[in-house]
Amino acid sequence: MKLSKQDILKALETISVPGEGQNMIESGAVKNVNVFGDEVVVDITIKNPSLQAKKRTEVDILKTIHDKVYQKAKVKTNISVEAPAKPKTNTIKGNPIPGINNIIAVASGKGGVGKSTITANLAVTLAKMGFKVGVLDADIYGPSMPIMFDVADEKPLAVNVDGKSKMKPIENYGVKILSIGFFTQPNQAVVWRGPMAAKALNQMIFDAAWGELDFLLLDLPPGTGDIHLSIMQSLPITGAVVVSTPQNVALADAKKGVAMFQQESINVPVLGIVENMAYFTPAELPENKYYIFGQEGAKHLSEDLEVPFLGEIPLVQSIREAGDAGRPAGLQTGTPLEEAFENLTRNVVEEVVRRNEDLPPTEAIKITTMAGCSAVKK
Ligand SMILES: Nc1ncnc2c1ncn2[C@@H]1O[C@H](COP(=O)(O)OP(=O)(O)OP(=O)(O)O)[C@@H](O)[C@H]1O
Repeated sequence: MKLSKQDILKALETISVPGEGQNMIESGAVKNVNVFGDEVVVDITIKNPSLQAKKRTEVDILKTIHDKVYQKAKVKTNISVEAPAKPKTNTIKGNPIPGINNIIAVASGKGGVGKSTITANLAVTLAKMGFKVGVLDADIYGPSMPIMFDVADEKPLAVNVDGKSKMKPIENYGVKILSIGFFTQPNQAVVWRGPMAAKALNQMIFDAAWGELDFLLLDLPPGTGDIHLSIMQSLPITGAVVVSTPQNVALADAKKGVAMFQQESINVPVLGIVENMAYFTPAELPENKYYIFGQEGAKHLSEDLEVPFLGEIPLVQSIREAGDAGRPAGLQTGTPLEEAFENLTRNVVEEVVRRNEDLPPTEAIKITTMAGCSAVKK
């Protein structure tokens, strides 16, 4: 039987090299394919030098060609390893993603401190400032972006981009959104392991039609587990924002969160800490501040850890109501809340600019536009 090279290439487009996001044709890993009758020779270059990665690559190629093209094909795989140079501090991991300039992970050590609320409000405020923004809701334990953006009933459609079928993010308030919640049933318990979550997220990044983005905000699950490791090692994250309340139990977990980003195997720059629910202000007494979770705890933590303090957001009923109603409070105009979210967002952008300046030019991820952000002091 004579096999067609085209069929082999098509089959190989359905698999990726272990640990690399894009499929092995698109990523350029497959260097050459030769077909002689029923014999196929695949030349491939991988980055992971481990024996296990080589074996997996070989088996995946063999199995895919057998399953998708011809059961009895004789397949030979020539694997060479091109290990990337040892990363310097502050380098970006994972494959750069064409069109996406900065990926910012929003994390919290403790659950329920308002990480998703801060992500949603950062996103709408960045969009108001003129940036192109996307949100990727990676909170596998409780994806909340569909509700916070009032798009819970939507399902992403497939679109054709350069001959490939890609997922089209849902858009609202000028923000493009993909969420793990769009693909699970609301009342279905999904048990995710780290590599599974990383794979799903990789798909939502690499197989989605995000277009050009200045910022992609990644709403991480709470905590500091294996799932975070998998996600962060597979994506080129520019920097992380850690959210905490001023309360001691939250601060202890936020400290672990910062340590997680700074550990050698992750090494994602921490852009800073946000203090959420910094104080309570009743709507009828806007001048009164009640420090119900303690005062300036997150601010002091950022000083202790020598990471920037990005800003404080009060605990107010309208933030909760806005989140539940699917219209983030940052969309308000002319209110103290709008100002608080603008201050926070400006500080985040400033830290991204500063962080990108620290990188060698080839690795630096640049902001493409500072539209609407004239107050950024740079
Ligand atoms: N500053 C705030 N003022 C009032 N309510 C807030 C504020 N921040 C968050 N909330 C409310 O607190 C609850 C938890 O917030 P959110 O879901 O953003 O937290 P989270 O840290 O993302 O939680 P999870 O751990 O489930 O991911 C929500 O009901 C939200 O509306």
